[in-house]
Amino acid sequence: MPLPYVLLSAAVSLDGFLDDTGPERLLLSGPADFDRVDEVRAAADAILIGAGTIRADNPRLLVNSAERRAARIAEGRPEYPLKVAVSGTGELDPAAHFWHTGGDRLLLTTDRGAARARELGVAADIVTLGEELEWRAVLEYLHDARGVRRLMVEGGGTVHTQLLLQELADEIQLVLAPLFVGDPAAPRLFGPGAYQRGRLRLLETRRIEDVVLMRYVPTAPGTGRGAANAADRHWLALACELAARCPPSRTAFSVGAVVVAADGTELARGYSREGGDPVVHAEEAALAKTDPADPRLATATVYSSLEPCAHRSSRPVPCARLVLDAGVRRVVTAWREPDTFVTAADGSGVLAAGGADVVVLAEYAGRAKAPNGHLLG
Ligand SMILES: NC(=O)C1=CN([C@@H]2O[C@H](COP(=O)(O)OP(=O)(O)OC[C@H]3O[C@@H](n4cnc5c(N)ncnc54)[C@H](OP(=O)(O)O)[C@@H]3O)[C@@H](O)[C@H]2O)C=CC1
Ligand SMILES: Nc1c(N[C@@H]2O[C@H](COP(=O)(O)O)[C@@H](O)[C@H]2O)[nH]c(=O)[nH]c1=O
Repeated sequence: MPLPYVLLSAAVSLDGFLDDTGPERLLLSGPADFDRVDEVRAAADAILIGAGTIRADNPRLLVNSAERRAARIAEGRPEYPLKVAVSGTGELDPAAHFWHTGGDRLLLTTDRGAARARELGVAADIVTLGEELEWRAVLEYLHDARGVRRLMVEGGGTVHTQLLLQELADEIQLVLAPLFVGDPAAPRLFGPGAYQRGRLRLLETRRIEDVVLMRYVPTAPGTGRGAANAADRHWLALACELAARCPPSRTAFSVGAVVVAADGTELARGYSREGGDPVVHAEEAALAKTDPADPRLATATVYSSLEPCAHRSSRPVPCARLVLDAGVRRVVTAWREPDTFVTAADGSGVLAAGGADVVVLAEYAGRAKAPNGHLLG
């Protein structure tokens, strides 16, 4: 199921707090950083916050720049991004600014919360997602029913923690502010939990007056059987980019592949016909760069823009078998092999029979096919 690109945005003190316990919102960002936040909002289809932030901050969550709003309109988008609040209880102040400013407002809640919010007269489109609020259901609803492709999440800590723990965050934009809160009762950005193993990847640092913006992306492959996480989407997109680098051929597919350890370390990458070998396949090229004795292969994931091959004439061992022989037991791919060169090739079937988990993210099929258009008729 395609999901929106989920960007978590927050500012923290040097001792890791999102706010203090006083009645006013703590300003961690400075003017220039708030303007950057405004720009990030303007680029989003929707901005989401938890009910706790509405209660604590009474935010408006607007795009404040008239130029940015005008640019949105000129692009055929609504003047303001959709504002989304999540609440289980529906215990919300109907007079809060959130419900009376900006463009469309949506409350995503439970059956019980919807009844309570309606009783209170909350001025929003109130949508229940059942007895419990599941984050994957929230994101699927926003993508499918509301057309949200880019979602900015502006807290608070409870919401950020859940999205990160459930591996649904594609990016963290974190601002570190040079002040201390020092009050253990103040809210923290991330609470305790079983986070992804390994290190996140740093995309960018930027000095903005006296604060520093850090942009991180999760890298650790998913672990749930048949399910993908945000890092899986990132790595598969990279495999599709590698496919576009293949020397063109009229007699073979262009495919990219990446081998990634469970902690998010890239072990190897490859693409079809790499290095002047006219018949080498992407998975074969990537696996050849790994050490067969590397214990990380047993828990690694292979990302391949096209499913690993099940039959080949150019080499004795097909790629699905090479993957299994390497000890890898998880493959994420964008596209099942069509009958162009081999009828009913079923690399996924070979992998599954060998005990591997195969995840097909069909939303990347367009990118995987793009360098192969001339072969598809
Ligand atoms: N510095 C910064 O960048 C930011 C700071 N903040 C600060 O964060 C603090 C608020 O954070 P926090 O208290 O963690 O609140 P949150 O904004 O994360 O909201 C938590 C609430 O959201 C609802 N919710 C979240 N997940 C679920 C779920 N899975 N199912 C049902 N309901 C859910 C619940 O609402 P309900 O209780 O109605 O059921 C829950 O109490 C404030 O002090 C604010 O100033 C906030 C944003 C950014
Ligand atoms: N305090 C704080 C943030 N707080 C976020 O900004 C929201 C309020 O936005 P607005 O309605 O435009 O005033 C607030 O509810 C919370 O989500 N964000 C930041 O980038 N830096 C900060 O220092």
